[in-house]
Amino acid sequence: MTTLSFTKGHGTGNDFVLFTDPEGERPLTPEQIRFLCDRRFGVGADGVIRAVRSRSLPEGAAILEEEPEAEWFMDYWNADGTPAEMCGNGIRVYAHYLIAEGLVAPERRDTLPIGTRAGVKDVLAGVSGYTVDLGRWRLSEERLVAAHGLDVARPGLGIDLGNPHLVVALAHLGELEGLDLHRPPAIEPAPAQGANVEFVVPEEPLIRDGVARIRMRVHERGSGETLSCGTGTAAAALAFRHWGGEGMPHHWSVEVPGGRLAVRMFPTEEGEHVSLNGPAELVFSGEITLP
Ligand SMILES: N[C@@H](CCC[C@H](N)C(=O)O)C(=O)O
Repeated sequence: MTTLSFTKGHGTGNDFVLFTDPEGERPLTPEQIRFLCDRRFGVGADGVIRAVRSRSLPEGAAILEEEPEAEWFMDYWNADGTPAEMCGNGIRVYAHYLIAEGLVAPERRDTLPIGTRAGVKDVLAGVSGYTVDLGRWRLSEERLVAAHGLDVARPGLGIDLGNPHLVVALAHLGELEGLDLHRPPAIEPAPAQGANVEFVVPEEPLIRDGVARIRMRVHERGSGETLSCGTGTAAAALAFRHWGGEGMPHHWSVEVPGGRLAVRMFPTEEGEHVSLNGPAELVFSGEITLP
């Protein structure tokens, strides 16, 4: 029987089981991940994050060869046992965990580079939570999205942030609240890698004090409906700015069922980046026997 020491954390209600495996000796099986995330039989979470040193990654997974400055890699798994490239809430909680566990040298705590399957991301600790530079983004194909609670399928704009998103604008708040996201939305044509689907409505008025405000619910690939999705809020803001055209702000505030996240678009030498700011909480620690 294997016992695992873990910490439970969340960012705006998007919750994770975190554990440390510096030398990469304890990869979990999909069955163990599903057990940990089970809210009745396990700990309960939307995903699992294994803290592993980048240099311990197996060959082939060593995405960090070109950018060896990231000491730690975020090995992120969805609740159904599938891996994901990135997690915007998870990476803030992960940075908080590494600092709280004393796994990061004090001089590296202000800007912490973290390896992910979508490349190295910089996380900044600040007075108003953590900010992660999600890097570059790109538009991908439009698809039709049908969900329970919508009378007809709607067009969804594909946004790639390392992980795949489809953003669907709804007509009003009633439509957003009436969605049944217990079942996954149907996507046409079905994307090969699946997608996180964000449903969004503007607040009234959309722009206040130079900040655009929207409300969002999400059905996450591999986890179902969650209270928040960090990369999803960035995708939603990018899609809304795309639809709004010239004159849209670069500062966005996205309300999700678990709280509020701030998204900012800014120019860099390699093209536009998008960043995400929000809280990161560690709730409790424990030990559990794995199947
Ligand atoms: N909740 C996350 C995204 C987690 C991964 C996602 N379900 C996927 O499969 O891409 C976030 O905060 O970004």
